[in-house]
Amino acid sequence: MANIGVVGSDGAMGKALRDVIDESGHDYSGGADKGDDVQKLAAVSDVLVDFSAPSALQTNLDAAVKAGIPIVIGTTGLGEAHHKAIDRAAQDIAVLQTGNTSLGVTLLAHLVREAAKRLDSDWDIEIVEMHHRRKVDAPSGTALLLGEAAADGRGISLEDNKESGRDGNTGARKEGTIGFAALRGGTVAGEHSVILAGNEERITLSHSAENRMIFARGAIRAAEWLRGREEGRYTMEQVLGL
Ligand SMILES: NC(=O)C1=CN([C@@H]2O[C@H](COP(=O)(O)OP(=O)(O)OC[C@H]3O[C@@H](n4cnc5c(N)ncnc54)[C@H](OP(=O)(O)O)[C@@H]3O)[C@@H](O)[C@H]2O)C=CC1
Ligand SMILES: O=C(O)C1=N[C@H](C(=O)O)C[C@H](O)C1
Repeated sequence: MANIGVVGSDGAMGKALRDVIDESGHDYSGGADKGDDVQKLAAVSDVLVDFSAPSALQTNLDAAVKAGIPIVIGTTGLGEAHHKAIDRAAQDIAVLQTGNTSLGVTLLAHLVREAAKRLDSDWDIEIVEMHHRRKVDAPSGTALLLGEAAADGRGISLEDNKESGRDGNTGARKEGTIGFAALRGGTVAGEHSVILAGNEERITLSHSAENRMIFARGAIRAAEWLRGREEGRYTMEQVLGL
């Protein structure tokens, strides 16, 4: 059993995490939100789980490093500087960062990588996502991780081949690019489709999140798995043994 501290505890994910911690038999060591002292929380926790905001990331990493405990980062909207900060922290502690902690999306990413590996670059790859009206970042962290999986399967860099926010006279689609489209509205927990569009045929690989409990359960499973691991940066695929 572990003492699990949650950053972003009053948010939608924070509430789902507290429910899952209760049902799992672990102890909830406390929560932190804007203005709270994360170091105090880390000092009484065996592991931190962070679903808050990119602006909180460095503070959360510093607190975990100082306490010498692992951290699961589910926060999305992270940029290059955030990823470098995660890499630095992973030299001292075990860190797992992912845009989606669910079993279904982790498996979907695996399938997307395999499909992209086997299909030539004249199969266009487009990723469509829809989320609730409160979501502040686009494309979603999941869409980006699926894009990374597709790029990895193709042996290309996503950064150099990403197309998002098409509008106006865009010109014809450039072969080999990976396109993103983001829809926002209502209370949708998370819908993702990866469309592989070939000549006269199309494959669609999709995932639908029916509620946030799937993310919370995956995050707690990751927290359990990280406990006692040596320093390093880990993935959900490793947690699930895929
Ligand atoms: N990886 C995954 O599987 C998933 C990732 N997410 C991601 O998790 C994050 C949170 O999502 P969600 O719960 O819906 O968002 P909410 O807006 O409902 O909750 C965010 C929480 O974080 C708090 N917060 C904001 N800034 C800070 C800060 N600087 N320090 C500490 N706490 C802070 C907020 O407090 P306040 O209200 O006071 O600002 C709020 O309690 C998002 O980035 C989202 O994309 C969500 C679902 C699944
Ligand atoms: O903000 C959300 O709600 C979600 N965020 C993650 C993302 O950006 O992909 C995961 C999930 O889709 C829900």
